[in-house]
Amino acid sequence: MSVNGVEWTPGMVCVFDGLENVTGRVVQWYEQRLESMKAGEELREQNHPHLAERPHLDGSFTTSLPLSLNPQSVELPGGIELVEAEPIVDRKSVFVGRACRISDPSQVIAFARVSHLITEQIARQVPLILAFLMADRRVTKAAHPIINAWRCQLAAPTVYTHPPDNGDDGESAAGGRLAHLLQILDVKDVLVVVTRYFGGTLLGADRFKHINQAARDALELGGFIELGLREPSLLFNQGLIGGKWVESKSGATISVFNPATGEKLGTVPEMGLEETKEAINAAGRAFTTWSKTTAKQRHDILIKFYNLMKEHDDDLARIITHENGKTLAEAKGESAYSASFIEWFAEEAVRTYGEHIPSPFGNIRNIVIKQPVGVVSILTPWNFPSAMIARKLGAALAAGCTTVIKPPPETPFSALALAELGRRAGIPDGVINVVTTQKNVNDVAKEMCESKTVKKVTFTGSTPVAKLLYKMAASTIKKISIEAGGNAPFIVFDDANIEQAVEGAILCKFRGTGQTCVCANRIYVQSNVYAEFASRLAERVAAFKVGNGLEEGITHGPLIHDRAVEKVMRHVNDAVEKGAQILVGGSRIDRLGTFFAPTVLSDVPANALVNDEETFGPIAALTKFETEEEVIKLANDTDVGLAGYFYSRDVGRAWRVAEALEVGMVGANTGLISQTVIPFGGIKESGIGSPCNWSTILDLSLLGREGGHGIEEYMNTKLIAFGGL
Ligand SMILES: NC(=O)c1ccc[n+]([C@@H]2O[C@H](COP(=O)([O-])OP(=O)(O)OC[C@H]3O[C@@H](n4cnc5c(N)ncnc54)[C@H](O)[C@@H]3O)[C@@H](O)[C@H]2O)c1
Ligand SMILES: O=CCCC(=O)O
Repeated sequence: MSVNGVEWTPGMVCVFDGLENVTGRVVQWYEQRLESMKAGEELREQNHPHLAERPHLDGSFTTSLPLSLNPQSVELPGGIELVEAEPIVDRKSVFVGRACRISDPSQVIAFARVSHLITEQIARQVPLILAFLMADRRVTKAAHPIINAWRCQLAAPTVYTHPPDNGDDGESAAGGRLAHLLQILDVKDVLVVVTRYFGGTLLGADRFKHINQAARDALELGGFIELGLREPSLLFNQGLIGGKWVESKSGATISVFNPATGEKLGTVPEMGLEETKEAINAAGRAFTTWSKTTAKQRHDILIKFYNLMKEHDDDLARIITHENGKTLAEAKGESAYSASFIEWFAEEAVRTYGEHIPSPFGNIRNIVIKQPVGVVSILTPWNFPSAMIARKLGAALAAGCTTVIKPPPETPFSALALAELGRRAGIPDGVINVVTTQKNVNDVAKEMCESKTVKKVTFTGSTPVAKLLYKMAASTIKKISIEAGGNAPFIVFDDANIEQAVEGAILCKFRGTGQTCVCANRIYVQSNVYAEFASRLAERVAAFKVGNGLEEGITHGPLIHDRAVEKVMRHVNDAVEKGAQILVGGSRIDRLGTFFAPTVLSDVPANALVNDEETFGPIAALTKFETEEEVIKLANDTDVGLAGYFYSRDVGRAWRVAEALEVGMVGANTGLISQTVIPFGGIKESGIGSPCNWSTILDLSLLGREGGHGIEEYMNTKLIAFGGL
């Protein structure tokens, strides 16, 4: 039987949900009713104050919404077809929907595999549509209640309504009517999840809050496993160009996996040169207006952005854990860190002071002003899927620049969620663009570095890639900031507090399962305290609980992928071949996912690979030393210089060592140096200059320095010599 374009036959799976077309119908229906009732009171209600704020969607509500589910963007197995469904309207309710028809019941399992992609898309659209509908009093009056329903196959017919009862019988009445309708139509073997979001006269923001919880409950009840987000609408599987969520031109996609389970989380578009050019052009166009906003306007929008990040911090953290693997506690830490950059730079926006320089000529006044550099290309790594973007994005936006972000293919969802929150905060179309790519990375990165529209490139990642981008950016003498790899020495002198040193080593070495750029890579321990330090460290590391970061009690998550596990294994094998002992761990953990056992190696010779290359994994490699002079030489014997740490209670030694270490950042008696407020960055091949988050308060003499993510790095300095006085 066909009703409103949907085949309501048993054995078919329907995913029902509020979508386009309904608006016009509902409004028309209501206007007819209004006319017939000639009710002045209802007209007055249009101006009710709680409806004043319109949601993000603009445009006339009578136009059809550009929110249709695009079948091309979901890889559907054969025998599964997405169906356009007209809304079903009865006298009191509107059942709006999108259906997925499965011709062969055996395909239900295949459907289950892709259903989360479909439902993610749907779930993302629901709040927007409902917000859109809610913003117009006539719609909300007319659609009492509007129902959002997911329908899928189950053994027995069930109707579930959410919220179950709020003292207003709207939802149960609606659920009852839908159940009745299905009964009349002889539809069996279905689960209908009915979620009712508004109705009656009790409309307001409090009612709207239920939408996301309802969508989540419905998805879970329908057996659709998604990331357990409160607001699934933060998940995007498209890139963002000029304010539009878009697929790749080729239709190709990149699969994104959870490193803890190997489970495919979803896909994002495999974009290429053409999309990159479009994104750069969009950013170029947006620059003409964004750069003209006042610092205060940008401050206010960034504060909204920050507040949204705080509001959604649980969801942002869950996305990080799913795609990166770090524990939920660490992911929450990263999410807070990430938001703090947006807050910091909001506050910096209004402090981009200029200067007056007295002229030797009586008829000239020298004024120095700051102006945003232009379009900024942002390329980031997977180890901090959110914070490494926010550190750059916050500064760029605050300065008045527009951006093209290329997130890593391993962790694109955090980047896309950030971009969405930026949009919701009111950042205009084209100011943030996100180009996702993997195979086409060479073409995309080349364009991002060489395009004449781009005026600055900012990169965080490995040193070899940094060198490639540096060369490319040189072709147009762009401003560049580089945050590259490290090989941090961690030195324990015999006058150290050993307990604190062990604690510092745990924090520093094993943060993110050893996958941070400032992780200790080489641990040098003075011979007198070597045995004590090694045994205490080994005892602590043996107690780690390794596993899926979403689970309670897990202290350390997986490595990002197999290549990372192989590199760690290679470093362990090499050290052991050269005479090192394994005190703890030393091998891959035999389970699903890319896990390596946290490892402590002792007696690692100076010429071991682990002392030479950044391991980026959970190996604490201990090497014994005798004198301060010897260990400084060992510590500095590397081409990179990001962070260095030492533990000593001798004040004179502390100064000597801090000054002697060839690094951009020193931790003296601490293993944790990362903070929003510091000048984060390295020297030698770890980066260019010293990034200065606090650079606006620096003397102008520092402005010529390269590198870093302080707001000055995103601004040009211009002299205006006023003459003819
Ligand atoms: N100094 C810092 O602040 C800092 C912070 C975080 C990470 N890192 C470094 O990042 C590295 C780990 O991250 P990663 O593995 O994602 O680094 P990576 O260099 O492989 O990737 C970084 C970014 O560059 C892109 N990329 C990869 N190959 C490219 C190519 N040929 N051309 C252009 N772009 C390319 C990636 O897609 C990603 O977006 C480590 O070396 C770590 O020390 C440094
Ligand atoms: O991965 C390195 C950078 C993370 C941090 O800011 O501590």
